[in-house]
Amino acid sequence: MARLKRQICRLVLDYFDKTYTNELGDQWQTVREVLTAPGLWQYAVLLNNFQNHTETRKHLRMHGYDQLTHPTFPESLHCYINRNPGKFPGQRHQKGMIKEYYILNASSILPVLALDVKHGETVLDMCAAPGGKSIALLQCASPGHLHCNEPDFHRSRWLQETLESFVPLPHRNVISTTELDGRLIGRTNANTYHKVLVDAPCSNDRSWLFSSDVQQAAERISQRRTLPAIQTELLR
Ligand SMILES: C[S@@+](CC[C@H](N)C(=O)[O-])C[C@H]1O[C@@H](n2cnc3c(N)ncnc32)[C@H](O)[C@@H]1O
Repeated sequence: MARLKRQICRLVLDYFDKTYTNELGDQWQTVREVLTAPGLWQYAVLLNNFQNHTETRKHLRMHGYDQLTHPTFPESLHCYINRNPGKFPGQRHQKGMIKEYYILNASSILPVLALDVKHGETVLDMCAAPGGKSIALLQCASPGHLHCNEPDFHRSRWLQETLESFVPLPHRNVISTTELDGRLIGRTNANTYHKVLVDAPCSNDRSWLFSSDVQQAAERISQRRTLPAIQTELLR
């Protein structure tokens, strides 16, 4: 516990205390308790249908994970959650190896389900890195073409790595990647896609609360103010 406390960036926490006390009032204390204790966060495990996951399923059940089910879920979507906090160990990226599962927040599946991609459709994932929703989408259906876009250089590399880790080469033929500003795609590629997923850049509070670089944290606080405008422009 003491180790976790050391990792919290004081500057960011002070900023949250001020901003969210204004926005959430008394509820902020409850949110704060969870936000500052990563041990309480819940993660889901999304199985990758491009790889055999029989053993992983056994492990998940042994560790108290249950499959999320709903009449509207595609049968091909296998996502497991555990009612107890904790994180199933992730798999390291190894060139040429296809991973069996992706760790994510279960709520990340919701926009993908709402998109309801059908086999053969042309889909744009406009803000795609690190690629969790692209991977989830590929578990639900086989799009005719999936265009994954991510303008940030480093995050775009991360996206490439994710795609390489989860999608075997022959299936990657239907995926293309670009590093464009999503705000421009609508102008050049109007009427190209059946469906567009816009997972717009957000404040990402959980990750940068633990930032070890105070200067970068201060920059993020100031960048935060520009987010609503960018989010609106991406949706136009
Ligand atoms: C919330 S994250 C996306 C997470 C991703 N969809 C996933 O599920 O793994 C938002 C992404 O939008 C990217 N982004 C920021 N500005 C953008 C822009 N103008 N156009 C497109 N993407 C942008 C960020 O670099 C970031 O990677």
